[in-house]
Amino acid sequence: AAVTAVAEATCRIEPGDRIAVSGASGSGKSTLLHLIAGLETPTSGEAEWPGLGGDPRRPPGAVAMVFQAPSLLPALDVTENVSLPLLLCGHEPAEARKRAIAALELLGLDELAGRLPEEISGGQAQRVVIARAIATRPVLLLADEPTGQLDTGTAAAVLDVLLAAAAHLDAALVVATHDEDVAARLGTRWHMRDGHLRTGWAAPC
Ligand SMILES: Nc1ncnc2c1ncn2[C@@H]1O[C@H](COP(=O)(O)OP(=O)(O)OP(=O)(O)O)[C@@H](O)[C@H]1O
Repeated sequence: AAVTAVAEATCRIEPGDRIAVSGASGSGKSTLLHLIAGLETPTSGEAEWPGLGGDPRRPPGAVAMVFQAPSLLPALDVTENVSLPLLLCGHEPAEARKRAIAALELLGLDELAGRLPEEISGGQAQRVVIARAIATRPVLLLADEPTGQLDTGTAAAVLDVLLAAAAHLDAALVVATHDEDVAARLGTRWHMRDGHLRTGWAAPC
């Protein structure tokens, strides 16, 4: 049966925005992020990416996404995992490795460089995923429940890294989250309810 995951969403993301998307499970947050990333196409309406160069109606490469579950390839070490999108973008292996190490250093993760995913914690893995996301220097960073599987302290540390990465890249950051502490640290609040997006939403006192 057809599912309407997002029924109505009118929104605009500006450079430098820090946006939290809250809403109940199943309200359409992930689908909204996929639409913004160009991973899914709206069945009606339009998604456009003006100001990023290229055709504004085509999804740009300058968008990176961080998912809830750390998604590192188990057979590759941390540096190789972070290098992978750079290799897929056509960089030479030596250049990809150099940029991957720079991304790890930026986030204070260089000591993990040679470890396999099974040799690092969940919080460290999520930070490595962020390093991988920023290695290609995106101008828009999307994160779907990036702290959902982490304890409070680790979640705060992962958000520190996301904010630092976005600031370093001068990128906009949009985070779907159930975590009020995470949402409170982002400037703008959006709320999804039953597939409808409300922007300018403020938490009730
Ligand atoms: N590929 C799909 N096929 C069928 N239904 C889907 C698909 N993706 C999402 N849905 C449905 O669309 C609705 C919105 O899902 P979505 O994952 O966007 O919500 P969400 O707010 O991110 O949920 P959660 O917080 O649990 O991750 C849900 O009813 C979900 O079951």
